Amino acid sequence: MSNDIALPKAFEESTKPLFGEARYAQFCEALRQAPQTTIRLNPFKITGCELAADKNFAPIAWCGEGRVLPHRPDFTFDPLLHAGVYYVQESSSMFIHHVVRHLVDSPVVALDLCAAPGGKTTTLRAALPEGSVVVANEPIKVRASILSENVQKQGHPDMVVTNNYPRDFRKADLAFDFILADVPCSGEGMFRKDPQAIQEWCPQNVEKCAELQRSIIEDIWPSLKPGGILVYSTCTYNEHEDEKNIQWIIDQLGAQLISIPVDPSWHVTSALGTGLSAAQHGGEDEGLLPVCRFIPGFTPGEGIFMAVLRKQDNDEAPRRKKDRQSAAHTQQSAYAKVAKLWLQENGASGKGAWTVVETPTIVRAIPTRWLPLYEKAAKSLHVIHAGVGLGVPKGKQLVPAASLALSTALNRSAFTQVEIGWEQAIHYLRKEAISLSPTTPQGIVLLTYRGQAIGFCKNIGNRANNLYPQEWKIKTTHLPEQPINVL
Ligand SMILES: C[S@@+](CC[C@H](N)C(=O)[O-])C[C@H]1O[C@@H](n2cnc3c(N)ncnc32)[C@H](O)[C@@H]1O
Repeated sequence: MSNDIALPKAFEESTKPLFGEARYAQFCEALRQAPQTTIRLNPFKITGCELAADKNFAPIAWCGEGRVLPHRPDFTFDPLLHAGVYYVQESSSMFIHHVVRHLVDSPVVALDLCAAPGGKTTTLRAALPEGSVVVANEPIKVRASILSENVQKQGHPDMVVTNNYPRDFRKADLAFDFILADVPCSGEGMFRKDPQAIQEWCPQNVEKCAELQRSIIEDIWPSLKPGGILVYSTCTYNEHEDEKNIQWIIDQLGAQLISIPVDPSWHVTSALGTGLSAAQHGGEDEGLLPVCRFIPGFTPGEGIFMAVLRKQDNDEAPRRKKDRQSAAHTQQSAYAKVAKLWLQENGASGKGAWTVVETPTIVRAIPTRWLPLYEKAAKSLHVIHAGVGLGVPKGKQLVPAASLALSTALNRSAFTQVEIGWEQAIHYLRKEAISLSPTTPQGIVLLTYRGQAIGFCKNIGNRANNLYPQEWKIKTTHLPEQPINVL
């Protein structure tokens, strides 16, 4: 397949000199090719990986869980996507996996600042050592809900999702060892996949984005611990948003640039233009790149830029109050017994205990060792998900939530389990009524598809009430003739 893409004249005038004639020509040629279709398997739902191994998909060099598909299926109709067994993600963004594996070898408190829809959040979560916690944040409300959905589907309990602007973190008493800032940008790297990005591109927007990016980094910098790591990334090519902003972070915030080792066979491009001072280069011949650029025509995915910065050890530490557990939250809720029953004692987070926290809309189980962090976040930020969403209180009962069904910490044996077929799974994911065999016990039932939990329903005999979240339901009414099973 070949796409004819007309690029804005001003883009060509600025990018051709930056790339050089030959690289620019190769890049334009690649934009005429169809984009790759790639997925990343969820290692916390291991069956998916086993299933994929059977299909012999080509791997992605910089991310062990990445796979290239031979064509683009209609993912919406694969129940395993909704079960969080894999995530559809373009391959360049999976590079964060390589960066994290190279930089982080012991548990960290991490923040993904601009996280929706959650591709890099879930990659980050999977790449970090167990014992780490990730706060995933997104300021735009509707996008934050999608992020929360994707985080819950991945199923790892050591997660907090917030809906805030970076400046809000200044008043939150939180300090991070690792921050990923995948900042909003002019989107030049998305030109092949998203024609709208071409329509919206203009030099004025590039300037506006570069300015916004600097203010985002300036706002979040105090929340990074001395010696902590900031990964800065964009999906754009121009120097203003890339090298020049990196130089600005070095000059204005005193950050130190950390080179990334890259296998030459990956064809990752290093710094371009003159935005980054010569002093920041070095080691490039040995495959240590000061910044990494993925450019179509050289690497198979879409365009991204990534650089790693370290906050100096003697830089000012974020002011932190001593961790204190507030009486309001640490009092175990009446639902603590339910949590004990519904959750595995060890969960995916390894070490035992859960603390049950009630909010007006949901009862949550928080891994107890992250309770101080959760409480601080809940005090000054808008937390929209944390740990495991156990259920919604209804009278004296707790109606189990989808978050629990999809969590790796779920104790499946606490529920009646019913395996359903593809068509019934699609009906369920559309939030339509389903009926189960007459021998199914009444009450809450965990539905599984190919062994993976997809959600709860309440069997009342002649029908089963669908408990799938309204906001997650598949909206289309079309049904493919054949089941879609990507793995
Ligand atoms: C490049 S996208 C993030 C993609 C995401 N990291 C992923 O891999 O799925 C940038 C995100 O920043 C968010 N954003 C917009 N304005 C922002 C701001 N002022 N501060 C922080 N994030 C912002 C956008 O809504 C968008 O979700």
